[in-house]
Amino acid sequence: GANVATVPQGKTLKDYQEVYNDIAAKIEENLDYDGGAGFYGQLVRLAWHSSGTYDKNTKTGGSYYGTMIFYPEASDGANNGLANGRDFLYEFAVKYPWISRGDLWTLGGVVAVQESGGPKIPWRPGRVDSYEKKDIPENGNLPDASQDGKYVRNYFKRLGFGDREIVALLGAHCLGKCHPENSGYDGPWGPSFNMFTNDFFVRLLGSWHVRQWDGEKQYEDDETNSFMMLPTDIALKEESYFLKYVKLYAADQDLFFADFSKAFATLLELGIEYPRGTKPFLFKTVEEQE
Ligand code: HEM
Ligand SMILES: Nc1cccc2nccn12
Repeated sequence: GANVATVPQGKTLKDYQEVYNDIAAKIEENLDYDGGAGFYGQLVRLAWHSSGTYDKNTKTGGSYYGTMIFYPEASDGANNGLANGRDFLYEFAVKYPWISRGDLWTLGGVVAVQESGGPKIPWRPGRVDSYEKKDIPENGNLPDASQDGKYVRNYFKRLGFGDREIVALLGAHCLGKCHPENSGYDGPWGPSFNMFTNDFFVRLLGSWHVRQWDGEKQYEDDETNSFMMLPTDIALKEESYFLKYVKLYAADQDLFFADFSKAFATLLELGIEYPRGTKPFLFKTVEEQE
């Protein structure tokens, strides 16, 4: 049957806020990780890759079963490096044995966005761990960075997202960096990679050229030759149906935040059915609780 959200007995917002606060504290203790990027980008990517395997046509994949620890998903090249995010969160799976992997991994993404200055992300618990082969999505369901705008549009159609949501979601590339050992692409992308802002869109509208190097085809900025964009990033300004939203978000960070919040919340819940009237949690940031 459908993947129905099943909340652990008696757990409420208070319990999940405690997990949120533990994850936030550990992020704070590791700000110098990955050359100063911290864990923000890593945790957002873990939440996204846990969810982005969803296929609306076959109703498979998505974050519900927490299957990324299993073969073949764990060895999908697109997930290279994400064991760092899973290992970072593992101590909380032990400390809070009632939380599922899918809930923990998606919650980690919510903490990373909110604690790096991004918008509040409404979040609902109830994902259930699976140990069955039938619940593990096949590899190849995550996107290829070497492609063009038509590919990007078609890819996200499988997840049920339109042009505006696609551009909003890609704004998460304001966090973190590329790692040649993971993807063959080489960061850093911009002056800051541990703050959630609309800077990705502002920089994207600048001028870029193909980098001359022996690695994957990627772009570097004309001004300093020291920052990067992926082909699929540049694709957002090559297609008019994307470019109009890149300009919208570059000009209005609040609008980007509002649209990202909705699209990211939807992404994390792809394939999951919630009992009618299940209200999302809105977590307080650490700052709001001081
Ligand atoms: C066309 C779709 C996308 C493509 C092709 C793509 C590709 C990539 C690649 C190649 C990396 C570098 C990985 C590494 O070398 O470690 C990366 C990093 C990242 N991606 Fe995407 N991505 C896409 C969409 C998204 C979405 C929808 C989100 C979240 C909403 C996202 C969030 C991130 C983050 C936060 C990082 C930094 C990870 C880190 O610092 O370890 N990406 N992406
Ligand atoms: N941070 C980051 C990760 C992956 C791709 C990308 N493009 C621009 C920035 N960026």
